[in-house]
Amino acid sequence: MITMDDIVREGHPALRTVTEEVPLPPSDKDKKTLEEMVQYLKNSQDEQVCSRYGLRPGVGLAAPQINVNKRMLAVHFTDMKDKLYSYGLFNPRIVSHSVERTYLSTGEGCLSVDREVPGYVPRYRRITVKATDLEGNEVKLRLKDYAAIVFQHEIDHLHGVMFYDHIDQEQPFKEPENATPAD
Ligand SMILES: OCN(O)CCCc1ccccc1
Ligand code: NI
Repeated sequence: MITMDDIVREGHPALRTVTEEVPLPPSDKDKKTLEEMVQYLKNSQDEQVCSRYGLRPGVGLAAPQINVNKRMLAVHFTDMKDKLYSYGLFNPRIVSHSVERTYLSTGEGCLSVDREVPGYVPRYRRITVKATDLEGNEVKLRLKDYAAIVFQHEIDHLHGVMFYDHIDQEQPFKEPENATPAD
């Protein structure tokens, strides 16, 4: 099982690496890794398991965070409308996005960042993501607000981008242009 010992932290080169596409159909090894990434998120959101293994709760996890140089991400969360998003995805890509932007008024955090980094993280408000899921199906997801934010945070990791790269250094809490808070 994945624990915090497997999650690399800031300064590790994996977090600044542009990951490799996963050859499809995925190997059993890649499928197992991706399933373990989804399982980490579920474990981290289960109070008993979380405290027993000292996990940090997370709603998403990208392969570079466990030092795997592959274009794979996992998400497990419910949005503000109680819609469950639980996916292990291979080769996710944003195929279209709104001009309008959004952000979390609380800012963002990261399992690979052991410190608070305050500030608004501007994200596209709506995105369409195409990917291949764990069953090998091509999926097309139309995402908005919080769900769009989580997916953008994870897809950024696949391109070596950290959430604080988007924060305005001069005015971290300046209202981003053309943006509506997601929360
Ligand atoms: O990459 C996953 N991550 O480090 C866990 C936290 C993910 C996350 C946190 C705040 C807003 C969007 C996504
Ligand atoms: Ni992160």
